[in-house]
Amino acid sequence: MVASVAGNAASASSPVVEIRDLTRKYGERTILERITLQVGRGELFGLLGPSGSGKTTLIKLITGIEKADGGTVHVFGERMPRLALLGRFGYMAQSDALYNELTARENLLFFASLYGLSGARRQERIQAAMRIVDLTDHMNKPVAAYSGGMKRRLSLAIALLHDPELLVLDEPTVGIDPLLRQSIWKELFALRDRGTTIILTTHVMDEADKCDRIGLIRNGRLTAVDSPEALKTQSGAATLEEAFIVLGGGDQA
Ligand SMILES: Nc1ncnc2c1ncn2[C@@H]1O[C@H](COP(=O)(O)OP(=O)(O)OP(=O)(O)O)[C@@H](O)[C@H]1O
Repeated sequence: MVASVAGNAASASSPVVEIRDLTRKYGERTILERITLQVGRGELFGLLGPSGSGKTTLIKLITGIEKADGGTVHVFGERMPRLALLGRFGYMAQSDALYNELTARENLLFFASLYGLSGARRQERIQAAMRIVDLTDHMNKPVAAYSGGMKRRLSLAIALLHDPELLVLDEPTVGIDPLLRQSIWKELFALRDRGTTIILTTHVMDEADKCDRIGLIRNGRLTAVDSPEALKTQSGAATLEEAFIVLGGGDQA
């Protein structure tokens, strides 16, 4: 009750995601160390870091899938984890959480029911999400017959299904061909321009370059947070890749 009052009280200018001093350990190992970060409404924010740097762990803490060992995450002004917020964000995990024996349509219908979508609105959202990922022609195929890239696209469609205010995408374009990748980015920009907040992880420099701001993460620490241009200027680098190395983003990405 208290949390929901706090949520209602959050003003339009409050950050959508507010992370303070967030620490996560696995056993003795510190995986994320005192991460502090705010992401505002309508921002397209990228997390860039080498494999194993802690991107997925941070994403899981933002969504409330995992619990922190220290610090806090607030989403829409409410302390995570908070089940009631699930309908307000879309999450695409790194590994596809799909029912292989069901068709794409059946998968979408299942997730639509979780989000409380029904009737004409449900039909409209299923069509719209599948159009974005260019899978309309494969709606009635069992997911088991999908390629890896098609599964990624279907996972993205599911994350978009309820037109959420916050999209959290873990490597959304891995295994997706360049042409479709481009059209997905176009859609992400359009969503961002309509006020959707997007947080995504990527290994790909030219994708990171498209974000409004990027957080460089290495060994569980956020080493720099700024716009791609500012990061280049700050580090005296011509490319984001160089900036990434200069600013401690890592030379192993
Ligand atoms: N459940 C777990 N138990 C123990 N260690 C874990 C667990 N999950 C992740 N780790 C470790 O935490 C570190 C960060 O992992 P994480 O998946 O967050 O990295 P990442 O930056 O997303 O990597 P990638 O880009 O390869 O997906 C890694 O060293 C990983 O081995």
